[in-house]
Amino acid sequence: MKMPSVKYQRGEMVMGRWPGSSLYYEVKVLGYDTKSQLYTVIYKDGTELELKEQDIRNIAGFQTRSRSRSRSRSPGRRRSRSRSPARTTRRSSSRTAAAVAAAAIMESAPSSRRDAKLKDTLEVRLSPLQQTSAAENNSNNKHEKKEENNTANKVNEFESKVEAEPELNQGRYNLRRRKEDGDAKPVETKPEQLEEKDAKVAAAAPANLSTPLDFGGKIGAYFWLLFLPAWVLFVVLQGDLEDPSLVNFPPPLPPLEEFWDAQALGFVILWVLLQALLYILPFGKLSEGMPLSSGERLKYRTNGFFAITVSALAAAAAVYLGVDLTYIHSHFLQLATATFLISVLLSAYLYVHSCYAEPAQLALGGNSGNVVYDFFKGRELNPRIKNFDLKFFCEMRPGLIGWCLINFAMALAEMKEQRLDAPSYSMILVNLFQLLYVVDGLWNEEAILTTMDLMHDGFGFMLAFGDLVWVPFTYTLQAYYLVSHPNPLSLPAVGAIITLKLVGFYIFRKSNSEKNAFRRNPSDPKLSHLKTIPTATGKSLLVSGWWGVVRHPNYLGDLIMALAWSLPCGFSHLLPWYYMIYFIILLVHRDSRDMSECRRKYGSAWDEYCRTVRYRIIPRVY
Ligand SMILES: NC(=O)C1=CN([C@@H]2O[C@H](COP(=O)(O)OP(=O)(O)OC[C@H]3O[C@@H](n4cnc5c(N)ncnc54)[C@H](OP(=O)(O)O)[C@@H]3O)[C@@H](O)[C@H]2O)C=CC1
Ligand SMILES: CC(C)=CCC[C@@H](C)[C@H]1CC=C2C3=C(CC[C@@]21C)[C@@]1(C)CC[C@H](O)C(C)(C)[C@@H]1CC3
Repeated sequence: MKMPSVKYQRGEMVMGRWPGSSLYYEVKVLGYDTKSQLYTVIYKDGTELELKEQDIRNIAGFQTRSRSRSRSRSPGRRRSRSRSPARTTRRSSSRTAAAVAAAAIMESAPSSRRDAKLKDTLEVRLSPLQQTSAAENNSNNKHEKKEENNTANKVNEFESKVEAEPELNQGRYNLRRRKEDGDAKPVETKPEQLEEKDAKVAAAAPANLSTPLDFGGKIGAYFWLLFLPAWVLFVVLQGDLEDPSLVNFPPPLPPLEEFWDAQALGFVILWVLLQALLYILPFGKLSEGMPLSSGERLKYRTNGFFAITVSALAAAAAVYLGVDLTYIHSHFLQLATATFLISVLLSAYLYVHSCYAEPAQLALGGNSGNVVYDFFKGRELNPRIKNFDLKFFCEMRPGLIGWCLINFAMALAEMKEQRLDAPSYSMILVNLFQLLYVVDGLWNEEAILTTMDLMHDGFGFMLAFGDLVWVPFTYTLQAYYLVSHPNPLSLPAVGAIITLKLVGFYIFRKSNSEKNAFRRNPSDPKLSHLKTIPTATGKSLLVSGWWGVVRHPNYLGDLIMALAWSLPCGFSHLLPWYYMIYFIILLVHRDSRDMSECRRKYGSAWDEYCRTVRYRIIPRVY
């Protein structure tokens, strides 16, 4: 059926301007409302918007004009040919949104302004290694000022100029539910293809430019390098004291030889090798990571559940054969020291490895040029030895599964020390809760591929130490504490704590799965009831469901669970509450890091999301 006499017809492919920006994307016309005089169009990720006629262009004329003009005129463009590392990718992709956006500007702006704008855009998209000039940085936007090293800001800077013209944003689009009918599905492009294309477009900033320095910058890096290991030492030594406390003066250091035990180092190496072997065995799924800036998607062997099952059987067999696992409790300090050594060696290797990496393989942070900061933060995004992904392996295997092994050993040590036939209720709760957390993480291992660590952070000392030392030797503190500090629990208390844990777990799992499913397949029919906000990168943001309650519902669930892990230890000491305190600090900081990153990526769409979902982690509180 033909629509009333209007310029664009239903089913026609046209170029639609992205709200609040000058970017044009290919869209399909779904209909025209004579009353509002708006066209309903659908983008390739399934997002439907209503656009005015003036925001729609004919696809054919658009292509011709953009090619001829943007090629011949811009000095920025000429420069970009020789310099930009991103250039190869862009040439190989048929038509990027950058070129499209450039053409749009050419059409709408008067010639002098037009040239300047085009230059901006092309430099952003095609020649990102260009230094940001003082004038360009002279923006009113606080956030942009902060990120002065990051050329991606120029995108924001440019777009914020557009946003400053109110009529560009007003009444331009409506948020609507994505329908389950055929029309609402992406036209032509599979979701993965769309994400790949989007990743190329979104990769406006090259990997070898730094975001603002995090963690207190260069001085902060020195501090954390010393503080983190010292803190592990402090809590490990505290756990053994009769009256441990987080506010105790540090106990005197044991003699140096007490730190070292060759056998302990041998056990740690064996453990890491066992996990590496289980990781490379060809069992389990090969999952694809999120698209990299090159558009490539790395493959990961997600057989973590298999790995923990085999490890559990191995531990059970060892106990059956008479191996005394309480060795782990009695040699906690020596095991921690050995693991620390391994993490330092690994970090040094990672730093050297990153020096041979292609610029495109480097993470956005961690490339400040300061050796200490970069060593700490991590330079390379996905360091690999052939197909062996070091970051993924370290984050999900030796430390995480080691955490459960240590907890189990602590339960055995408690029985031995307290002369019990079975572990106490408190110990059972702590063991089961944390086991559930780890098993769930490994069962849903694929979901880690859409988290910040895997997608954005480089792999350096912070994560190597965090994964290998921090997780197994500080996350086990509750169990370690309970070995020598029994805390009897009544059955109602047990029931209440279990309920709390289940509530936290439900929120955590549901929200993580919701986001993961949405990122992997934005047009998943199971999520079609959710509202989304489109962004200029082509990715959308969930704005209902769990992600409409607070901006980090997964952190909320995680925090509730952390509370349930500490409660079994009672209130007589602060030490077992350490995890809760640390976790609040970690997640608040992570949340603010993520907010800045998302604001940089999504610009006005992110601000819109923040206006719609007002609280960060705890509804009505924070
Ligand atoms: N036990 C522990 O020690 C720790 C546990 N965790 C847990 O790990 C899990 C992962 O955490 P983390 O990686 O920090 O963060 P998230 O899994 O929350 O990932 C943040 C990313 O999600 C995307 N996103 C944000 N808002 C939306 C939205 N509304 N709609 C769609 N996508 C959105 C953005 O990435 P993009 O848009 O680019 O896809 C953002 O950068 C959490 O459950 C956390 O609690 C984390 C740290 C430590
Ligand atoms: C202070 C310091 C050295 C911090 C480093 C932070 C790391 C310890 C954490 C960063 C993100 C993590 C995640 C998990 C463990 C802790 C680290 C590595 C995680 C694997 C735990 C299990 C969960 O189910 C998870 C998979 C969601 C989670 C992912 C993030």
